[in-house]
Amino acid sequence: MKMFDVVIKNGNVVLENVVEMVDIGIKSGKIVEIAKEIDCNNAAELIDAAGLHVFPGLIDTHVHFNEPGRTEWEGFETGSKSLAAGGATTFFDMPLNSHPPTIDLDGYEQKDALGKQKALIDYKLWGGLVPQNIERLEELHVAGVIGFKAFMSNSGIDDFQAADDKTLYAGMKKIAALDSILAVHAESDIITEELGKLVENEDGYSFSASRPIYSELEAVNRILSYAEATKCKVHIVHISSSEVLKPIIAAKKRGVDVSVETCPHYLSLTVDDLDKLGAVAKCAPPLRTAQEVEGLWQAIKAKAIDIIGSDHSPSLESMKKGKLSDAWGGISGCQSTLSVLLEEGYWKREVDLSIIASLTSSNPAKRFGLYPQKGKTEVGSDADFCLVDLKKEYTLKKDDLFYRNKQSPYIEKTFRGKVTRTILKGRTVYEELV
Ligand SMILES: NC(=O)NC(NC(N)=O)C(=O)[O-]
Ligand SMILES: [Zn+2]
Ligand SMILES: [Zn+2]
Repeated sequence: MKMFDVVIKNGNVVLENVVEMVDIGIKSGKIVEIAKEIDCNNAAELIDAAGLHVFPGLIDTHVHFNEPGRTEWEGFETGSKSLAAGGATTFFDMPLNSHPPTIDLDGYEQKDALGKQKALIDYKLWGGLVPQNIERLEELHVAGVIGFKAFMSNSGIDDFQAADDKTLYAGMKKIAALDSILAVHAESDIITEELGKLVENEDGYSFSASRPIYSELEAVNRILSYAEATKCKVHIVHISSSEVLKPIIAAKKRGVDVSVETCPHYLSLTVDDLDKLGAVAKCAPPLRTAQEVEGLWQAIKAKAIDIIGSDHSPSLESMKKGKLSDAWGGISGCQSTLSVLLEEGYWKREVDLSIIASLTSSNPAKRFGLYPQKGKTEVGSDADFCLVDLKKEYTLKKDDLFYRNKQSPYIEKTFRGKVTRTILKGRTVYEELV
């Protein structure tokens, strides 16, 4: 019997504050030794990571895999394979776009049965907070949801209604009592609805202007007030602008328990890209200006953003054709998260690798109670890693994507930094074909 099932040798390991060349010994899915030199005669499998960086496996807090009910849009198998190819070892699936939505125990159990069967990596499910399901929150919590998600504006899906103020407030009291957390899509329903009616042109600028930053600000301010009043933990998903951070930072200072997420597309694409690429780059909140992109990167350097999630929200290709106003709002991107962050952050803006890893691994694990089992490279933690060739330059091709519907705003874009292998609890779940 060997001492280790796997030893990862000679890699540059991205730790919480430094990058160090150390070997990692793995046994029964856990990290059992981290040392300058581990004797590989003691290992059943040797992974030579010379010249590569060893990142903690990504925890993608925000994906929509649509199963059951809309599996033709994505699904646990294709979605998790795409994630694994992008270096992720854990994901949290959103409660909407699948049918039934995850708003009661029955919905949870239907989805979880499929996830257990098909997901190639670890996962948790979000529950939903919608009008009339307050009585269902406890059963969802007991079943094991990672938290609850509410929309403050129209979700685009009829079976997942936006939460009105009364629902939000009552839901937050209940979620606080359960010691869980509420994730919110924070855009003003009335502003987006009314401005949406006035849009006359089908260009990207008009769409973006119809969902302005102040509409995000209005919703964020409101949810922060409710969080302060109810003591409910809040996670604000997919902010598109650093303007929105100002009230969040102020609330944090007052002791409000709030965290904030942005997405790779807000860090790499602009309203000009939306205008050029069309519906494939349509999302809500929409893409903004190049200055807003820079503002978000500054915030990342200042550690004012907690988490980066992909908000992979796929659809059929037919739903991304035709008029921009009618097209599906949601970007497919979960396979590209780390490449986008390495190209745009590490290479172009000198963002530390440790900061990138904190946004994709340790912070999500800490915020959602998985730390230090997940998100930390230390003895006793799960052996979840991805190996990255930082200097490997590649141009993303449609056929590289494992999505059920191979669409992405990143196709034909060139990145430096490629995941070559992903390891979940010591087991290789993805390996690049060379
Ligand atoms: N129904 C959705 O999947 N919506 C998603 N769509 C986006 N962001 O465009 C989201 O997270 O709000
Ligand atoms: Zn959203
Ligand atoms: Zn989403």
